[in-house]
Amino acid sequence: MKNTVLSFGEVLWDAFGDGKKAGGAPMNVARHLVQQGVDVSFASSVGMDNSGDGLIAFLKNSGLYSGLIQQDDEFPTCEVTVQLDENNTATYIIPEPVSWDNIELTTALSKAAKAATAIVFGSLACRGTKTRETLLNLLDDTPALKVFDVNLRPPHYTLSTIETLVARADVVKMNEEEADLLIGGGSAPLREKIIEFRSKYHVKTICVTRGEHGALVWHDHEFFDSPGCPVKVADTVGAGDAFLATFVSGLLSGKPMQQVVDKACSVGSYVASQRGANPVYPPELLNSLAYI
Ligand SMILES: OC[C@H]1O[C@](O)(CO)[C@@H](O)[C@@H]1O
Repeated sequence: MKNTVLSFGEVLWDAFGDGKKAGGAPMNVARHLVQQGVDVSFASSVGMDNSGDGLIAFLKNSGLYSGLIQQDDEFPTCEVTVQLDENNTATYIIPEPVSWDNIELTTALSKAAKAATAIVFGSLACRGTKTRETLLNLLDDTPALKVFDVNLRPPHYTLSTIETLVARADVVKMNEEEADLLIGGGSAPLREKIIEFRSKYHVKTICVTRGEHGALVWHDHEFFDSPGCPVKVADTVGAGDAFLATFVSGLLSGKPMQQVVDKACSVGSYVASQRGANPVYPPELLNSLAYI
């Protein structure tokens, strides 16, 4: 049977000093899955405003517009201010409340969740009760592989929400800083921290991304280490989302795990070398993804 991924959560405009780009981690993951030829649907909510119309146009162009995109008449579409430091590492100022804080549990959404092979979700859209409850309902009623992208966007999380989500996840992806925060362990080697995390939560797969130093993945009781591919960073926006999409796509199609991790790192690096979260893949990158 064909794999179908449901990506759930925020869609927004990332406002850089010189213009806006469509973003939101789960939307970025969905957009990368589309580029990689994976059957994906995306669930979110936009406001009834010009900004929301613009996002709908973007989603239509990207093959991501469906009955799972709600239009909220209460809250506005989200516009995030992206700030880049001297290394082009991004931090985000995210307004609240916005349309995707209000994602409703609809029949279409429940149906999509039940039919999905995998569901991808993150912590940001779960900052408020409404969307969090919707997601928890979906997760509690589907056999899909549950992929949690920790993706902390301070101050928009609480440890209790993160624990609730990790407890339902099969796959957890975080970066090194997030691992330090969630697992602690000070200067202990990353492998020890991952084992410690696994002793608390019965997830099947743990991915820790390390920026230009690649990623360390624990899967099926084995570690897979990828050294990464350093690039000149344009901005870090969406690099982790690209990693996750490539990882999920490789995992679902049963590719050899070491290659899956290497490819995920190379697509993440490509995205870091480009402006914004959703650059169109050059043919050589696309060809490199047709691996065995
Ligand atoms: O989703 C929150 C923020 O994180 C990103 O998805 C990047 O990972 C941005 O596009 C967005 O502003």
